[in-house]
Amino acid sequence: MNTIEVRGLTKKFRGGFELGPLDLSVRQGYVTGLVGPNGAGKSTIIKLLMGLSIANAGEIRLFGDRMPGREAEIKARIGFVSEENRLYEHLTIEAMRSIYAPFYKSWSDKAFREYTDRFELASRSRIRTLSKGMRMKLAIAFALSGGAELLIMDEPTAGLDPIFRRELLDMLADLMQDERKTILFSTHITTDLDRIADYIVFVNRGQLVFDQSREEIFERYVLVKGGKELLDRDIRQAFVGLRETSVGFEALSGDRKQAVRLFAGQALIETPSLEEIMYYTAKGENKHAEPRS
Ligand SMILES: Nc1ncnc2c1ncn2[C@@H]1O[C@H](COP(=O)(O)OP(=O)(O)OP(=O)(O)O)[C@@H](O)[C@H]1O
Repeated sequence: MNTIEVRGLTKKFRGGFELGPLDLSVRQGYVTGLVGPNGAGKSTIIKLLMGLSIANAGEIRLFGDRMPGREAEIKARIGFVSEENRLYEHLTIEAMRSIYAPFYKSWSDKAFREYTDRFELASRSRIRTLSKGMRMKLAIAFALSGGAELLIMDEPTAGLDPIFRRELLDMLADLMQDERKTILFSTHITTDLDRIADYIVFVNRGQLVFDQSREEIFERYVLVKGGKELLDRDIRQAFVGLRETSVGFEALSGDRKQAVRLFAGQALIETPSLEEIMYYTAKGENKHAEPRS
């Protein structure tokens, strides 16, 4: 079953950016990473899902219900983390908790205390005195204490030091083990995805590149490294992205079988990292550029 189902989602901004039309699904009980370069449209998608922005066209269903529509019921089942989380600057963490808690049917003060202790957030601290990373930790503590079935997080690891970033990802992995939540989180840090994502939704320039499981992605893509004599126009065209030097090339192919057929025994065929997949896809438009000398 899909916790989030998006069909034909379209958003146009005055500045010229267009998202979609886009279809994507977030499977119940799994972690889905939403990834893409700066300005790809990740935050826009999350805002549309949360009803913070209104689409020009398309349909969004959360837990099978339309959004917007049954917004209050839907949001009570979601823990939301974003840099734009509303925190009242003059309040203390404790005062903020008393405002926040009643919105969630399954709110747990005990869980909130445990998270804030773990994150070293003092309940008497005023929000305005918190650093960027501490604010993110607080937003995460609120989201995790509400007993939400679905966590939607826009760049939850942004502004966090590497140690806490890793701890957070481990915590989310534990949450999946124990309670089978559904998590959608955006990032442009691909190592975050390597750690916990089961499915990856990759967007580039407002368009969906893929929405697939990690296994499917690594079955499909290969990195080919070889000498320039192997390249001709058709072969160049067949690559997702290509980088040429004066002596050789490195290229991403989205068709493992074809790459093996063309290059086995003549070039190195390797499994790319997610970062390489993102890099070559985002650079795809430049793939026919003049070789660098
Ligand atoms: N309210 C708005 N009005 C006009 N353009 C907007 C608005 N919000 C976003 N955009 C544009 O939409 C595009 C996508 O922005 P978005 O914030 O969704 O990207 P992102 O993938 O989250 O990027 P980043 O990784 O840099 O946070 C950008 O070109 C941005 O300038």
